[in-house]
Amino acid sequence: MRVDPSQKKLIFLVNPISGTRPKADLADLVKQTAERFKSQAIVLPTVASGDYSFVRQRIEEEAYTDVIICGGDGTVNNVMSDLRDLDIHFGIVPCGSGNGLAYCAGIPKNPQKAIELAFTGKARYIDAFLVNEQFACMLCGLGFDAKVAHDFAQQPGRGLLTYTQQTIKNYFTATTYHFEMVVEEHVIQTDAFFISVANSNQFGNQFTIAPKASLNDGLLDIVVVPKMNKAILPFALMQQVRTGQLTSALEEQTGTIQYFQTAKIQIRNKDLAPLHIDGEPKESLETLNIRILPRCVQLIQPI
Ligand SMILES: Nc1ncnc2c1ncn2[C@@H]1O[C@H](COP(=O)(O)OP(=O)(O)OP(=O)(O)O)[C@@H](O)[C@H]1O
Repeated sequence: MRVDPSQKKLIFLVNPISGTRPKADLADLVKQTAERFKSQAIVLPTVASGDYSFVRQRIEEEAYTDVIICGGDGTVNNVMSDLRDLDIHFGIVPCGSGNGLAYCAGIPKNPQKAIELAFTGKARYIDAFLVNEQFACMLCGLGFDAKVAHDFAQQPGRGLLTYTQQTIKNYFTATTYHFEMVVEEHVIQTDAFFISVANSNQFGNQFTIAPKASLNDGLLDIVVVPKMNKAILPFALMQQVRTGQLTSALEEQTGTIQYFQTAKIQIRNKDLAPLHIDGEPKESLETLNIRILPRCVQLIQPI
């Protein structure tokens, strides 16, 4: 059923530093679109602290119905993490470097179209997950991709080009880490370049590592890229992206990418491999208890 946009009151939160796209025009686009749909909308900046109590207060006092996040996955994570207990709908205008969650949900890349969708789309529940007590909605990683996320955060520029540069630089120095994964009481030992735990089917920019991941299946997709000759690693990854065949979590699999689904997993990270959550660098953890939060938030998506 189509939503009546005139019944909505929206708060657009704009991250001034995410991605590379200038965002000066967003406020005008929001204003024009709100007028067209006879809705009410305001535009506020995001905050680096991740404390959105000022938004919570306005929702509670002024009955806003929707919070639309104009930023990348890190911003989406911060806002949803802080406001997910409220009975509101979230939307995304992809303005980050990767935008993994937005693209997985089919939200358009074009800002005008994404803003329109915020007024006219349908909110559906999506899963999120917890890494110990830390909220995640898109993907978390240990090892190589987390090292890239840490280095990316140190760069003056953002965007896909900076991300690609950091990926290539790290590829040549990439090392493996020892992990123990506990899945359904089974303990699996592995030396791996990285482990991805995915709710969304991509890192962003349509780069799909867990092609069977779904935002509403109540499962996490685990991809383990084990120790292998670096000359064949890119081909093994391409094969994973192309076919994405699920394997068993419990079989001993040396030298091939392991891909399985589970609602919870414990990862013991004795080498303290770097960690990222939704693309944001995090302090490494020795033990990660990761579990799905089914139907956690309502995200506005194409009808
Ligand atoms: N007003 C602000 N000033 C400075 N930093 C901010 C502000 N609001 C949010 N941030 C921070 O900006 C960082 C980057 O945001 P985000 O992750 O959305 O962009 P990105 O990294 O370019 O995109 P992606 O995550 O899609 O790759 C986050 O760490 C967030 O906490």
